[in-house]
Amino acid sequence: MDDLQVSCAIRVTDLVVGFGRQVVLNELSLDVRRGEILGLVGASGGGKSVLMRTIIGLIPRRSGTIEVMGVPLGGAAERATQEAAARWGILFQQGALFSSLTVKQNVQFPLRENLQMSPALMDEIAIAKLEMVGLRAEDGDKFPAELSGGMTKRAALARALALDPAIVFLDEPTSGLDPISAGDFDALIKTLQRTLGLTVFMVTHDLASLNTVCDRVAALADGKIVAIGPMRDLLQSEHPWVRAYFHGKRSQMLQPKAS
Ligand SMILES: Nc1ncnc2c1ncn2[C@@H]1O[C@H](COP(=O)(O)OP(=O)(O)OP(=O)(O)O)[C@@H](O)[C@H]1O
Repeated sequence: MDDLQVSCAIRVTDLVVGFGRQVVLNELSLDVRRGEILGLVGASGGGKSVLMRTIIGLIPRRSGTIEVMGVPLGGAAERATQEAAARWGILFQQGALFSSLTVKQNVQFPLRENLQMSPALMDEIAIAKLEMVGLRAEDGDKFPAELSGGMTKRAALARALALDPAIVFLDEPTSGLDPISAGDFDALIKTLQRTLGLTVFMVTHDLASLNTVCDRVAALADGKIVAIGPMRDLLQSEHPWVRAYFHGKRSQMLQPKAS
């Protein structure tokens, strides 16, 4: 394994994904470095969710390769190795908690599915994960319908962290939150990245998140990554879509992050 592979948490090469005659991702290549927070931006319907879902194996690819922690996925590689490499946590849009389960049971769901452990240990782990994301142990007994939007995102993040993943996928984690809650959630993600050494792949439209928590930002347009780098580099990009995105009216309050 060369140095580049070791430093890459996810390496996507020449990925083609489509539905019928529609090609959504067209020979897309992208490296996500270990331990970084990478933000992915792109037009609505441009293929951000499709990219994330293809990486985690929910959508088949037509061609191209995907490596996670240096292990090729979906190829001839041994299944157990792939599963180990693919131990990731996912926070889907809207949290996607099971409404008939309590928060604690939601957090314990991946543990039940993947590991054999005593109820007492599962309780201990669930409470530790809830506290890690800023919820109280008592919140664990609530049902999803009894949570605020911010609490729902935190509960979903606790579930994503249940199996101690090396990589976390976040699909628009701050959508629907007020700016203060969104800022708190961003700070939480940054803290978890630093303390747990997480690699974070984050689809977001939130310019403040891109500017404050992302180490690098990748822009998806025309089925490809057309720009990637720290936010200040994206702001300098000459690509027409990237310019329109970051220099449009709604972006005028955006200030580049000091280096
Ligand atoms: N399962 C599917 N079957 C057919 N077409 C699909 C499927 N999933 C996604 N698409 C199409 O792929 C394209 C990209 O969709 P995707 O959800 O990835 O966009 P997105 O960039 O995440 O958009 P948004 O920012 O609005 O969430 C769209 O044209 C969508 O209709």
